[in-house]
Amino acid sequence: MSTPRIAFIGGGNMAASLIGGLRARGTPADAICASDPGEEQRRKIGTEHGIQAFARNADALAGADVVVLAVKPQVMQTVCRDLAQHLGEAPLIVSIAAGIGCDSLQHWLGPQPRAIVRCMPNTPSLLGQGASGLYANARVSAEQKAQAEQLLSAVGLALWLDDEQLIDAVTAVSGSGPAYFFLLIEAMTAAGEQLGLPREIAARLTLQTALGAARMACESDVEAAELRRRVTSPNGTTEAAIKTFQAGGFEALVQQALNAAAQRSAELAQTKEPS
Ligand SMILES: NC(=O)C1=CN([C@@H]2O[C@H](COP(=O)(O)OP(=O)(O)OC[C@H]3O[C@@H](n4cnc5c(N)ncnc54)[C@H](OP(=O)(O)O)[C@@H]3O)[C@@H](O)[C@H]2O)C=CC1
Ligand SMILES: O=C(O)[C@@H]1CCC=N1
Repeated sequence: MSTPRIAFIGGGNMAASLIGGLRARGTPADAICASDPGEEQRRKIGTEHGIQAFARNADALAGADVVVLAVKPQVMQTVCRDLAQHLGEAPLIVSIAAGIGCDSLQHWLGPQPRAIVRCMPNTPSLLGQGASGLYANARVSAEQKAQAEQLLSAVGLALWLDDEQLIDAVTAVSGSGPAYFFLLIEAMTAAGEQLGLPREIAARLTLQTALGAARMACESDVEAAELRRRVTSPNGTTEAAIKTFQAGGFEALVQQALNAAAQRSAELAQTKEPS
């Protein structure tokens, strides 16, 4: 498949992660451009990734095969209504916004039926270690589906879903997920320091442990629960820690947290434009 031309509308954190991941994996700079109203943001994304960055969204659309909507959900309606006047017939629309459904996007993009892929990526895409869930509306052709998959699989795992509502669950698990692991890293580093380790040593031990555990879980043919059991000596130190987590309701808390994220994703669908 030839390299599609990709226009990112919004050049913030998630766009930068996707663009960085694509560039690092060989997508040429002239196949990607972005638009963002922030001068500093345009300078940053332009110089870091060698791509053209425009102030006006309409200017990014010229020749685009794929238009990635990478703005906050709260401004999506305004952005789509503006884009509708400048979009050609053909481009595939890929939205990465949390909570905003294909029907809303179609409605805001005007009367012409649009091929829309709604996806939920995450920031480790920057390192080619992303995880994305994708959903295609009925207008998306097989070639466009392959284009969307090429875009997201270039930066990590890309899995199709056949039920759009499940994107809320994907958002809760993997879209927001990196932040949960960062929170655990922060907490373990602080606790190690509290126990007397120099901060840098606590941080390095925590990070290498997170990396090692993730790689073991990914590369092992046994489940995480079994890997955990292998660390947990009867009446030993790990058991003392795990019992403390469980007494504090760890699993229920994780479920509550993911429920809250999924619920918030569903609420964002109802988000009204700031007046
Ligand atoms: N961050 C993440 O981990 C993930 C984010 N997402 C989704 O990605 C989207 C972007 O999130 P994120 O990158 O974190 O947000 P950011 O705020 O970092 O990026 C959004 C960018 O869009 C710019 N912008 C604002 N208005 C417009 C406009 N009218 N036209 C073009 N660009 C505009 C913003 O500029 P300014 O700051 O000046 O307003 C900002 O630079 C969201 O919808 C979010 O739900 C999905 C998965 C993961
Ligand atoms: O927090 C958010 O709303 C976005 C969506 C998933 C990750 N960040």
